Amino acid sequence: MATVLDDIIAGVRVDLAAREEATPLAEVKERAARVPSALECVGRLKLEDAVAVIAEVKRSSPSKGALANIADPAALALEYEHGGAAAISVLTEQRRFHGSLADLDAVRAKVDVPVLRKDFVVTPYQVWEARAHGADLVLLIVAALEQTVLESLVERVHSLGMTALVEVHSTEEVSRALDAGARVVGVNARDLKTLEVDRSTFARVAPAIPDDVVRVAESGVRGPHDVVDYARSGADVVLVGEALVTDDAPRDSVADLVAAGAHPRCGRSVTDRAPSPEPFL
Ligand SMILES: O=P(O)(O)OC[C@@H](O)[C@@H](O)c1c[nH]c2ccccc12
Repeated sequence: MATVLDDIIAGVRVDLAAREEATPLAEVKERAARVPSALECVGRLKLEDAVAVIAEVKRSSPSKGALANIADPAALALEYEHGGAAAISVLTEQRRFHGSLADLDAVRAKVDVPVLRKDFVVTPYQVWEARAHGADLVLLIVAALEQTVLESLVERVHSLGMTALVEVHSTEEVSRALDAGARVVGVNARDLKTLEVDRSTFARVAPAIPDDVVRVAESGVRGPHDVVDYARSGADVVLVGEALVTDDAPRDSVADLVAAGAHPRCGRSVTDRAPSPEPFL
């Protein structure tokens, strides 16, 4: 039976074919050669004593429908940056998330921190596009890709100077991500096949990710307490969308998440999970 992920990818492939028709790869490559080099991301995401926050520009989602009417994605991204976000994620998938490459362009033009192209990337063309539109990071979803394709896409992302954020849901997928050369692994609490959110996924899967790899906890963060929980389970980074786009004061909310992740008693270790006796939420 086709999963939600299969349906999304079928739509992505139709839209991709139209873009490939309109803009040949050679043209995308020319544009990629003209944009500034990608920013180094691993060092900005793996901090000594704090959890980095990736804040997402997300208009809509298949699970919740319309989330926010984001008239000016660049202005929102700037608020995120001023709140202390280490990077900005921009959804570029059109059909289900109502994102676009224009959103990526707008955000790129406005912020100085790394920008992630968040989409369902299945071909090298999309990786070149990401670079041509100024992305520093590219999401690759293990569940959506055959191993050989995953490997070649990770290689393409890295060869263009960008960093792959390789998304997993299980320890088996962590092995595939590492085999493919991932240096940044995201554990998505939302299963893209069922859209169910299970915040305990990260704590289960993170111990399989080695220390020299950046561990990103994706989805389901409602506020500072979830950052603390993810941090205690070993997260280096949290990726937050819905809670920020539905907030009246996104800059302050990012700052609150950053502050929660900067607390020394967060105890960011996959082995040391002793609960802190003092609440600091
Ligand atoms: O809105 P949330 O629950 O904070 O989640 C953000 C992000 O993790 C989510 O948008 C996401 C994670 N992986 C994805 C893959 C494709 C599209 C979207 C996503």
